[in-house]
Amino acid sequence: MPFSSWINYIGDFAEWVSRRPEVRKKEDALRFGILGAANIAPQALTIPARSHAEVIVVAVAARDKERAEAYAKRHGIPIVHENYDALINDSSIDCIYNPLPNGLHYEWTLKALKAGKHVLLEKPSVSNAEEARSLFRHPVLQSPNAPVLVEASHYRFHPAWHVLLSLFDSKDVEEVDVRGSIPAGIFSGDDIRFQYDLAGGSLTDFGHYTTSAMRGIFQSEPVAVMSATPRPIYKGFDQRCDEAFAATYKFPNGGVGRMSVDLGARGGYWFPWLTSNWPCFWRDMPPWLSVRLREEKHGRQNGLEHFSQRTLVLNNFMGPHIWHRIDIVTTAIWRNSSGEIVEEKKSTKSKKVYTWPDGTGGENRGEDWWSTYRYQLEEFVNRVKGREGSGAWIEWEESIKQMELIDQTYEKAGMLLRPTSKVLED
Ligand SMILES: NC(=O)C1=CN([C@@H]2O[C@H](COP(=O)(O)OP(=O)(O)OC[C@H]3O[C@@H](n4cnc5c(N)ncnc54)[C@H](OP(=O)(O)O)[C@@H]3O)[C@@H](O)[C@H]2O)C=CC1
Ligand SMILES: O=C1OC[C@@H](O)[C@H](O)[C@H]1O
Repeated sequence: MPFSSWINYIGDFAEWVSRRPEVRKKEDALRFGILGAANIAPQALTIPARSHAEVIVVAVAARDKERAEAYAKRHGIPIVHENYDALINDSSIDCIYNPLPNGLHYEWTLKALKAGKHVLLEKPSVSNAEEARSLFRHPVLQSPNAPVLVEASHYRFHPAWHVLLSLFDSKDVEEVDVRGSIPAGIFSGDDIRFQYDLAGGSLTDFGHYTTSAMRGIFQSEPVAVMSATPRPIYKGFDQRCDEAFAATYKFPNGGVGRMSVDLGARGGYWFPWLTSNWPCFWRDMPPWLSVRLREEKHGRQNGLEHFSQRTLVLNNFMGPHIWHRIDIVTTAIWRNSSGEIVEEKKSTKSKKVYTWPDGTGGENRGEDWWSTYRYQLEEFVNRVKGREGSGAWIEWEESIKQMELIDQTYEKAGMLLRPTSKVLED
């Protein structure tokens, strides 16, 4: 079993330790089917579903039926279908969760939508911008009763993200830095993340979060990719795939965004001649972001010009339910008439946000133990049921822009765009 498969057990362990009983399901609960016996599905769907009265995970299909049966048994899923098509065509299913490899997102999401199913689609939504425009502007989504489709960029549904955004005005953002990494050895070189034909690459994978967070903070699209530096997966594996990526962007307000991801972090210890190949467990872990705001001028004080500048840091922006902290660092600055800094005073306030603050989040404020995935499921169900919900959502045009940025970044690096599905529709 690859190390990454252990993710299956982490959530189950947490549920067991916290002794959280499954809620009683409502008569009109939505029935979900899962495409593939994917590692992420327990975290992203089956565990959050236990506490949702309007969600029942009823079916799964895998390429190999025995594998699907073992998975169904482990996760308490009653129906196992022969194949993906049979799952999608099961008329008793309302919603499909699509955690297939990136390169198969387009094809199977479109099939599911055409079968009238609502789709919760794993990130990145598809392989490239061409697929994104085709999918999210497809006629199947234009009818008044069109199914719900959303890209499962789960961190965007957690209240911590929204509270962070409420602390500044995007036009004042001067610099954003977003970083994340995973120690070497967690994903093998032949993981779906490093298969070009499946739209693998650190930029489509972890880079989805870092680029989308950067865009979300600027609330706009970059005017230029200033630099794009990939590190290919190590020799012996698909050299068209990046294991790590760093890039910088210029935004319309003049601000600069930087991001870096590494799916195989190594080194950083003493005696590098011996240790530089060892997995690194702390660099940019957990993933973090910082937002530097422009200085504000406050007028003269004691013959000096008084300014202030704020920097906001969200530690663990991707998994705030596990732990997170928003630091608000304010620097008071006094300058003389030549602009030199005469005095500086720093102060830091910190915040943690696990449920929607008063006056936000709609009817349900959530629970402090809800994961990003649980908040995401709440909104998905709200949309399907026609309820307003918290307002946290990812619009289709937003998912298109996200893929456009990924394409532009690969182009800047001189790399191939991730391949377009053979079944692309105009
Ligand atoms: N939201 C989040 O936090 C996370 C999201 N993800 C996203 O979820 C998706 C799946 O990731 P993950 O669960 O880690 O991946 P897995 O490899 O565990 O699952 C992918 C599934 O795709 C199926 N599959 C179909 N065709 C292929 C193929 N040609 N090669 C390999 N697998 C195939 C396999 O299904 P079968 O069982 O039928 O053999 C497998 O179960 C990705 O898009 C990834 O970006 C991943 C991790 C975290
Ligand atoms: O949440 C995540 O963390 C690790 C990544 O490789 C994965 O695909 C991503 O979605």
